[in-house]
Amino acid sequence: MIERLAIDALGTQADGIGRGPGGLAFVPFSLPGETLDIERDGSRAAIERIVTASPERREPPCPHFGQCGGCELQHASEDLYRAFKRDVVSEAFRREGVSAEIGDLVPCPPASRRRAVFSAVRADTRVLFGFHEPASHRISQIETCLVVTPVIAKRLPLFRKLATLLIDRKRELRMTVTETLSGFDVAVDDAAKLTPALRQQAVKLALDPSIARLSVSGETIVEARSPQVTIDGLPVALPPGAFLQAVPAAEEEMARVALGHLAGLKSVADLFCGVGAFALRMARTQAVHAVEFDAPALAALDGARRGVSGLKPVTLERRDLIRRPVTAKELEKFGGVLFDPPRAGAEAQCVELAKSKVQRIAAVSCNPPTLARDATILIAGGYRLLSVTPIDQFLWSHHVEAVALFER
Ligand SMILES: C[S@@+](CC[C@H](N)C(=O)[O-])C[C@H]1O[C@@H](n2cnc3c(N)ncnc32)[C@H](O)[C@@H]1O
Repeated sequence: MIERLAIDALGTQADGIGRGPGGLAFVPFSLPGETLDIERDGSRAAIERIVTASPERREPPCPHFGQCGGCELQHASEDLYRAFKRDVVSEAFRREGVSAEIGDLVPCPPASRRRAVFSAVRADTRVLFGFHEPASHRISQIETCLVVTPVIAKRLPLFRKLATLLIDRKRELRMTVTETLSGFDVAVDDAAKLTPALRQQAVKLALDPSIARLSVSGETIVEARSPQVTIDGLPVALPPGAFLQAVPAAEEEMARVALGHLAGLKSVADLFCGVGAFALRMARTQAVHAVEFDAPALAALDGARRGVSGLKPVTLERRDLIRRPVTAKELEKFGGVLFDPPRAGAEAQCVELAKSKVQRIAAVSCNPPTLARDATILIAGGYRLLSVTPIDQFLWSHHVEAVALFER
């Protein structure tokens, strides 16, 4: 049944929210101020017709927009888009009762994402390769993508071919593609069992000159060249499966804000350090203790810092920071701490930081609600929250990075 609805606001997942005769409705691809005819499925609804469009509505640049769930906000003006992302961050802090000064969004240019995770499924005789449809298990086939780097976009047919070869009968395949200086690092998960014949065909495809490495279910199948990235000009050999910030410009901006806050401190810790996006930069001027659970990532960081002279001392520690956070006592050695945890945040670590004497903390996060929760722990321990900078790394999606600066 068609229902008429006015959209009042954008929710944190980028859906328009309105209340119609059928109750509250969440409507993807709608904007505040619009009047719509919708068809609902419970509280979720699809636009049947836009009765009155918002003046902030614009033509989405990608032909797949609306079908492909990778992007949620191409139809909003630049001003509305930036305000939305900033609001996602401020709303997270508001919900935790933390008053925070939220800066303007640092924007993300199109065609800049060097890492993307594609999905593929069998659909009858075809294989669909692309991203999930909005809030769905179905995959929307894509021919182009305006978010990834042009080099990745150009080679979509090659990635589709690989996915079509390696796909399992029943499972959805995932393919992480990273553009590195030495070629693509392609990691396939949930693939079909690699029979000798399948392996041979995969090797043949992976010998394409654009591919540096192909790994399937964690096993390296072909490594023509070691995938290399640079961090602040230092070469880093990327291990298969290691975390890497998706957009180099966003990584630089996060580092600029976080390192600026910790500047002048002689000794700092980088917790959840990965391959060293922040540790290697800090080591130019400060002694760094870098802590991470993933051993190959730590080894990559170790290799990178050994390759250069003139860095300050870097010590490495493999540690599960969720189960065994660095204690307040251990933190006595550091004037400053940077932490950049997975989406779940750094709750246990913040409990220790709250008891510590660490002077300055820079918290980097891809998940504002857990960042805001962690902030409450630090504030209860006597820290002042000085600023929060939202940084766009996930263009046209509802996801946003933020860097929060604390001091005691
Ligand atoms: C958001 S990434 C940040 C990595 C790095 N700071 C960067 O910018 O590239 C989070 C990192 O936390 C690591 N990690 C996940 N769980 C962990 C745990 N329990 N203990 C320590 N590190 C963990 C991951 O391996 C990953 O490298």
